[in-house]
Amino acid sequence: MASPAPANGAVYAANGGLLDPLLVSADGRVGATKKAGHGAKGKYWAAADKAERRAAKESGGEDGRALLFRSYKVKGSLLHPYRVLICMRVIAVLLFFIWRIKHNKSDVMWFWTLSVVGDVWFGFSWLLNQLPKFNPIKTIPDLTALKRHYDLPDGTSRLPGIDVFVTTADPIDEPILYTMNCVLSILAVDYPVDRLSCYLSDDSGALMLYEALVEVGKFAPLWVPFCRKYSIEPRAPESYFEHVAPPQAGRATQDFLNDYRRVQLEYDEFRARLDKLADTIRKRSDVYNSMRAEGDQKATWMANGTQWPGTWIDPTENHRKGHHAGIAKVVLDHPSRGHHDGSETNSPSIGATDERLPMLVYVSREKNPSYDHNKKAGALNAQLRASALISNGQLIINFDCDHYINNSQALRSAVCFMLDQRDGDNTAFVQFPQRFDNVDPTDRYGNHNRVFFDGTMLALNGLQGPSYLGTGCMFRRLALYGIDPPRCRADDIIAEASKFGNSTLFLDSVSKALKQERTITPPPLDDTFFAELERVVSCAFDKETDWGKGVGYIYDIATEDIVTGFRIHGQGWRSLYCTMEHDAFCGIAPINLTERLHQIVRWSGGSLEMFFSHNNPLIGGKKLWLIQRVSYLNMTVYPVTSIFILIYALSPVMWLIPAEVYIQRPFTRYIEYLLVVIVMIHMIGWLEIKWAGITWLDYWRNEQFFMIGSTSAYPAAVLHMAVNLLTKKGIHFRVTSKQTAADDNDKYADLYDFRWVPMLFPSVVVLMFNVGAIGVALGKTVVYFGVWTTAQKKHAAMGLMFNIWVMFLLYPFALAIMGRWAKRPIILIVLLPVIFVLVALLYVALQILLNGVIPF
Ligand SMILES: O=c1ccn([C@@H]2O[C@H](COP(=O)(O)OP(=O)(O)O[C@H]3O[C@H](CO)[C@@H](O)[C@H](O)[C@H]3O)[C@@H](O)[C@H]2O)c(=O)[nH]1
Ligand SMILES: [Mn+2]
Repeated sequence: MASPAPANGAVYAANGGLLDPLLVSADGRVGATKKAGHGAKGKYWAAADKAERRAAKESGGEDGRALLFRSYKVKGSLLHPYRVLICMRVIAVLLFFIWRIKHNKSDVMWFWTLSVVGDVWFGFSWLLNQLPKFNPIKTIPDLTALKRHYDLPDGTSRLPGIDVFVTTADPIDEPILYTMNCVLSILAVDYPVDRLSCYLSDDSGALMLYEALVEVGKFAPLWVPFCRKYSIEPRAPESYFEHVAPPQAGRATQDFLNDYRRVQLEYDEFRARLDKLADTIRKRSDVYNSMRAEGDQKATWMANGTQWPGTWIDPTENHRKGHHAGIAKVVLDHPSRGHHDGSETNSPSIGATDERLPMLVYVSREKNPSYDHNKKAGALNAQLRASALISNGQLIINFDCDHYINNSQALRSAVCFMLDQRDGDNTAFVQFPQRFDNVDPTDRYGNHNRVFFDGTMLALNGLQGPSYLGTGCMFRRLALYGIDPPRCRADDIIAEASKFGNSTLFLDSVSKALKQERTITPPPLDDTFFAELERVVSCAFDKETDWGKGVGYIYDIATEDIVTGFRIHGQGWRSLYCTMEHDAFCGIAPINLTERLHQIVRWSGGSLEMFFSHNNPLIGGKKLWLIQRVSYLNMTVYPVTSIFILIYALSPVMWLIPAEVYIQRPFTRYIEYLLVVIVMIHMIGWLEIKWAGITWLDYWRNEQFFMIGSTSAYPAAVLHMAVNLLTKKGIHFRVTSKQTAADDNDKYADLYDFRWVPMLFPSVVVLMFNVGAIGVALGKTVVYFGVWTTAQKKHAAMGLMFNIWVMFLLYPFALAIMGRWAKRPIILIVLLPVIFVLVALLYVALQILLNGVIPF
């Protein structure tokens, strides 16, 4: 995912305090994150589709291509001042530049030049960030309309098939329990079971994951009907049992109470079985291995007494992570065939109207050290091919294994956009915002990224559409195949082996998809079929084809998401953003600073990689809309901004030098200009948070985190890129750790676990310089109080404002360094003044030593 490029005025001066004013939000509650105006009826939004609706009504509109979503635009009373302010700032910035060039007077001329270049870059990147936000549009699905048009009275449905992909790379780093909860939430989602299939891609080839799916196959026949019968939300059992208050006797019906207890008990047992899986497999394998001759390889054995083709507990050639055969196994067959591998339970049914389950398939692509596996993109492409052979769903939605479906209507919501009468057919994908449920209440490291998810993406929704963000995104299969949108598609497309790879079954599936032929029941799953299935997930399959280039998810980049979306937009497809009152999906974010910064390095590094590839937004994508192009340019160049921010943030070192040093003279006017352009950025931000429906806390966290990133992760990514350009080595995809620091009493223990890494060095230096500069400024006040003129005092005060501002932005970082001490942030508030005074005393003492006297 690409990170936001926030208003980068963050770095210059303005006022601010050392107490964390962010912790108290607008409504006075500590750490409150209220969702102001989030819904369709938010007070800043007005219907934008009245004319369309009227036209649809007049033309009859009931031919099945109904209007399935509503769109809203920002009300004029907010939008007009917003646009005026943006224009005013453009003028202010231009005047500022002109003034600086005219007054090229400075104590350090090279720094003056550098800072002018920096200012021009800030101005330019601000414009790149701001332009695409001129017309935000909110689109809300109309589920009732969808039901009316696509669910038939006889209980059947006309909805398109959906293939759901889940990717996991490791059963330990990515805890199985999360992954299985994700799968359970998919199986229980509200969608016709015969048109829904779930595929788990396991990049570790671990038997443990396959057997966990088999366990899911046993628990799901209880869980899914339970969800359906009582309209349970969310349908991931872990979150349901943890966050939803248990039913109270007396208020709930006896039936519900009984069923709840039974399901909860079964879930506990399911969890226990997952916990014991590693043990069970080891013990079983020991037994089988002991029956074999000495000297034989110690294999890992499946429950049916055959050797597991994937990785073994005792790794050997061909059976270790990164080197094993391709595997495809159907855990739950298609409901039309009625047979479910794992569901031979004797327990009585829950009694829901529909107790059938969707198809569930385990896929582990072949791995071989002599091939590049293209990380997540490679895994998704293998799933794309495997699913084409089995269910060939017209629509695809993919999830990271640490995300789950939080709203059972989510898939139907996305479908609303795909089937809508207006540009539905030309809509390639529907992206949802990412939400997280493990983030600390005050969101210290800006994990929620609300400015990006609720601001930037909503804005793009008014253009060609939001970018693809890696998870929680529904695609049209044909768009992923690199086929043009219907509005400019040739009639005679043939699925060629040179493009899609050499598999007749797969090529047939592409032709069928092109002709919109729908087969509800998958082909018979015999041995020849499985052989073909394993072939399409083999390492060699996509070599010398268009996979990873013009077909499927894009390779050779750390962030496959942005560039895949870019490729699709470039073909003239559009995309839409789906916001739901009750969040569609929910996931896990890294709340440990180091982990979070690693993620940021990957994102920003991927962005830069994209800039230096043939997918550069300036040249790529023929059918990209102009402003959409600007937005992609912004997404790929924003890390460069950090270099200038870092230089600015290090500049307080000048305050440490005894004499007065000014970057720009006349200094007062310079600071005034700065204040104006910075205050204007935040005024625009203030209007933005209103239409985005987020809080000041979200906004400032974003600014703070951009500053922290700019003194660590972003420069690291820029450096990385520079090295890459010279050495041609890509950025390593380091799977974000989902394991938390162990502390049963503290859910947020990870927040206080400070892990030192070299990229944090500049942040520490910046922090030290600023603390030092404030201390020295205090010392200078003592030493020069009687000597300085009023103007000098004013200048010193202005300079100090800058330091305090930097401190305010780095505040979360200062807390991070404190580790466990930061559990009481008050310590920092006491500690900082003490350090300031100490530095001041040191300065005064030095003056006395050097000059012998104090000049007052
Ligand atoms: O070789 C690999 C590496 C990763 N993954 C999967 O990729 C997903 C994302 O990995 P994670 O480490 O959780 O990345 P995040 O930093 O949390 O992911 C964000 O950023 C990624 C791009 O860098 C996007 O792909 C993700 O969707 C987005 O949530 C997970 O399901 C992994 O299992 C694989 O399947 N195979
Ligand atoms: Mn993740």
